[in-house]
Amino acid sequence: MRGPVMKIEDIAVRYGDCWSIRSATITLEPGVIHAILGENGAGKSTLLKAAAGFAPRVAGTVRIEDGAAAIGMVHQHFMLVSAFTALENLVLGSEPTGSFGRLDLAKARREAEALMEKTGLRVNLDARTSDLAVGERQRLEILRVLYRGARAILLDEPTAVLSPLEAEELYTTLGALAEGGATIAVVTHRMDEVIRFAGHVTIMRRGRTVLSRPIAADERDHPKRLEDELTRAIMGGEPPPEASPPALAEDAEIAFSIEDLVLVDATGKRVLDGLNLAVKKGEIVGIAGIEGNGQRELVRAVAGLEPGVAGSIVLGGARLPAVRTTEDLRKRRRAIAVVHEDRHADGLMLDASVGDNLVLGELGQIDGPSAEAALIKHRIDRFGVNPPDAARRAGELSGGNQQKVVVGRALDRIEASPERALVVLGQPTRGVDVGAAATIHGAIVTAAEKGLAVLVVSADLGELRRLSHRILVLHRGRIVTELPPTSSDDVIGRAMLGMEDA
Ligand SMILES: Nc1ncnc2c1ncn2[C@@H]1O[C@H](COP(=O)(O)OP(=O)(O)OP(=O)(O)O)[C@@H](O)[C@H]1O
Repeated sequence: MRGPVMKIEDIAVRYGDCWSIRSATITLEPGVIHAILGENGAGKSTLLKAAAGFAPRVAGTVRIEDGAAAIGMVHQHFMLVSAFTALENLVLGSEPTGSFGRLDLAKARREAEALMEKTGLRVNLDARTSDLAVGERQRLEILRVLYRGARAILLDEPTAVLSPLEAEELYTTLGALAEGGATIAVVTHRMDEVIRFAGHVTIMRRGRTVLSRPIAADERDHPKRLEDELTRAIMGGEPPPEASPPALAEDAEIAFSIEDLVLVDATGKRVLDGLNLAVKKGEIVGIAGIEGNGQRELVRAVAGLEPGVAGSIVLGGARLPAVRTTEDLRKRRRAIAVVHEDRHADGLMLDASVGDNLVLGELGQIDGPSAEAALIKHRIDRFGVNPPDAARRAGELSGGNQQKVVVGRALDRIEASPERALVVLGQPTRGVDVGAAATIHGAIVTAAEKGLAVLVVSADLGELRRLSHRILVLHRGRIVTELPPTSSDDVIGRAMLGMEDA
């Protein structure tokens, strides 16, 4: 089953008065993984949408060799119905029917099982989609596209939500699909993936394709050379210096600790299972773990959003009371800033303006409209939100720029709070380009320098290594290992799998 050749020539795409793509040319061929890289807002998502036929194109041509070939797109934000089971979502819109046109779920299940077997992509078909971890939801999205018989698959930052091992598995699957003749394009910010798995790379910068070339097998032997070339093309200049954690005082006292945290979910599973950890003032502690081992619940519990949690959360020597009222929540927020991993569920109001989102939750704490406007402008500038337009609807920002809004708001707010004590960040640079990631890392280091305790949960081991004083590994709801930031991927990876000898 060969996929189509897709020739996109000199296209331009405009939303209202905003040019998403000024001039892009790209040819997608079957048989290779074609990676698309570029800064946040460069136009990568729009390019995929134009290829799939649903972007407001105002110039150029899109030619697809075999017009009948189904093109499947896996979006940055999942398009699943959360109240449905995984199986229902899988077949939604192309349901097999039995006699009298009734939905034949047994048949759908057989087909789904066969597809999972063939691709190695596994999900629990009976789980409610809202209960699936982010990684599982994404596998479900890919299965959905394949279920519809797509021969060209366009994926928008598929690995942003995956752990390194899951990402590796995904590329194995994509590699096998490409080998089988499928046409595959992947938008990503992760350079290591491009170097290891892509057969062709295209770079976009400010609405234009600025580089498009094959990657030869022997180039992978000199990864640094290739990485430097691609980074320079992405940034249009030299890359920013990397962050490192600030010096930690020998006698720094413990600012924050968690003792025997337990949380049981609706199915009776202990998603947090006696979790213990402590973070000192000015210390940055990284949490590594395979998606779905309690990361999300840990962050939510610290934020006060898990009423059923047992155990203690201790801040500055005092046990935090349970959050029962909005005043309790406000009090907690004066001391703790939290960024949740799923920015749409927990952090961002897509229909509100960028400005409103940047001061969300600070109602009544800012002294009048002009102070508010100044604060919004400061946050837009500090974190490089692009376009720098406070009145724009947040839903119109590119994914990475939405992330800058959520993280920038949290970090900037807590720094200014007199009661500041702790920052907890779930996947802070997910979907963010190299330049913006450097800004966010800089702000995290600044928070630690100001004496805050910092907990960073990330699927990006490189990020954890660069930023953290220590790395804790979370497995099945508890911390199983503590590792120095110098540990290799392999050592951290084994601990993430719960292997004893790690
Ligand atoms: N529906 C829309 N309405 C208005 N502007 C839009 C819309 N979609 C995208 N844009 C704008 O088009 C530009 C390109 O966006 P796009 O999402 O393609 O970027 P991207 O390269 O995928 O970025 P990221 O890496 O952050 O996901 C951005 O400036 C964005 O704000």
